[in-house]
Amino acid sequence: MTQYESTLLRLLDERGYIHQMTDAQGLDALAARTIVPGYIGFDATAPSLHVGSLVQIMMLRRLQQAGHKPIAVMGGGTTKVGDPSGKDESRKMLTSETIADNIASIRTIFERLLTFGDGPTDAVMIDNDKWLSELGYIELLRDVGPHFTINRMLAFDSVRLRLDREQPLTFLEFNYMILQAYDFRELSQRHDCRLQLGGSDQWGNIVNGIELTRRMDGKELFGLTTPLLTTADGAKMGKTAAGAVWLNEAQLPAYDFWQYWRNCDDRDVGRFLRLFTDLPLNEIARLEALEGAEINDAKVVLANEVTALCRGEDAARASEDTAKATFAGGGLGQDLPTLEVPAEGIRLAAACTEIGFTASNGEAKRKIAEGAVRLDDEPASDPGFLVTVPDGLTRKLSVGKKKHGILRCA
Ligand SMILES: Nc1ncnc2c1ncn2[C@@H]1O[C@H](COP(=O)(O)OP(=O)(O)OP(=O)(O)O)[C@@H](O)[C@H]1O
Ligand SMILES: N[C@@H](Cc1ccc(O)cc1)C(=O)O
Repeated sequence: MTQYESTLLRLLDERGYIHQMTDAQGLDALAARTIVPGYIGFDATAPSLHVGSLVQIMMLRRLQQAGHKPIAVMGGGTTKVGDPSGKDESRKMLTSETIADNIASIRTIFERLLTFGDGPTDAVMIDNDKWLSELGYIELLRDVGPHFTINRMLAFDSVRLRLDREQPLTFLEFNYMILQAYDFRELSQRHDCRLQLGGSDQWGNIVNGIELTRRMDGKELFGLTTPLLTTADGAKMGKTAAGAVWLNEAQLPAYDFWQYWRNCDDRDVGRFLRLFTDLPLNEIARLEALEGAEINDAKVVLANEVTALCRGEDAARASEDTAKATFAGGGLGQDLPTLEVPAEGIRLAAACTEIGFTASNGEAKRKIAEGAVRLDDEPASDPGFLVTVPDGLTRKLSVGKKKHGILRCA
């Protein structure tokens, strides 16, 4: 582990956030001597962010914990263009109304994890539509265009990978890196922002902003990226990947969110505790050293801590109680009937029958009408309701007081 002078880089390093930095020494010296305003941008392509972006939100939290200033940028402007970084296909066009609705819904998670206000280390939230929507095309081309060569733009991963695979990259998307570069410069002028953070897929966009600002203003900015959180099969965890683990309650109930952490792979426990909780490192070292059945205790701590941070203490406690009541006695999920649910889902009545709780769909419909059927402990009243289970998660199906089962993604 590298010896850093600043609390910021020590904290980010020991908790596993650092993948690449543009100038580690320069940033370390700056952060050791002064408050560094740092930003991360989030595009509003869905009504909720997901566990992949939680890495980034937690990094803004660490920035604040280390005495610096977090700037959360909502990509109201950039979402209209669509970042090709790390994506095989163009994004679907979203209307301004959808983007505004998504931003309103996304912002709630930041309010839980950051302290907002007017003080020097208080977090602020800014929508880049404020300046991007006001840009004139010719003016932008003349001001910024000369600082980008097509030769270099073609070499960035976000562009090159599409070209190499002969997948289309639209001219709209090709412009994205210029807009994100423009953001960094604008934030450096408006908020004295010196640092941009992001996932490793953002490296090219971040470097472009640093270079643009150096060329136009002679000012030095810094970039730092995190490793990307991947699914078991190595794919980037994101919104567009199947089985996204959403941060907002409306997209994923607290109990399912809790279960995701409780059911994580043994090998991920330590890494997740460092990234996603505030527990001290010595406590995490003790928890990750647990072996055999005891590692499950560490997973319950992980689930409780992350759920408390993202959904509140009450939600964490209620989820743990539900899990205990459902799976009392054996380990989670042991000895309970399980149904593998196909990716396209299964109707509620059919699920009751296929798992073996009702003899026919007719009986299932009667039970549902009587109010005896519950999904994740919530009464379910529509026999035609399409039950889906995100990859890696489980849902609970109950008929009456005694029949409980687990639904898993096939
Ligand atoms: N799996 C991940 N691990 C770490 N960081 C991630 C992950 N997924 C996204 N991020 C980061 O979160 C930030 C916000 O990403 P954003 O929500 O705008 O898009 P996205 O999740 O990458 O898009 P999509 O999931 O739709 O492909 C970026 O810095 C991005 O690099
Ligand atoms: N391009 C980022 C989001 C972003 C938007 C604007 C920025 O200035 C910075 C980052 C992403 O897709 O995840």
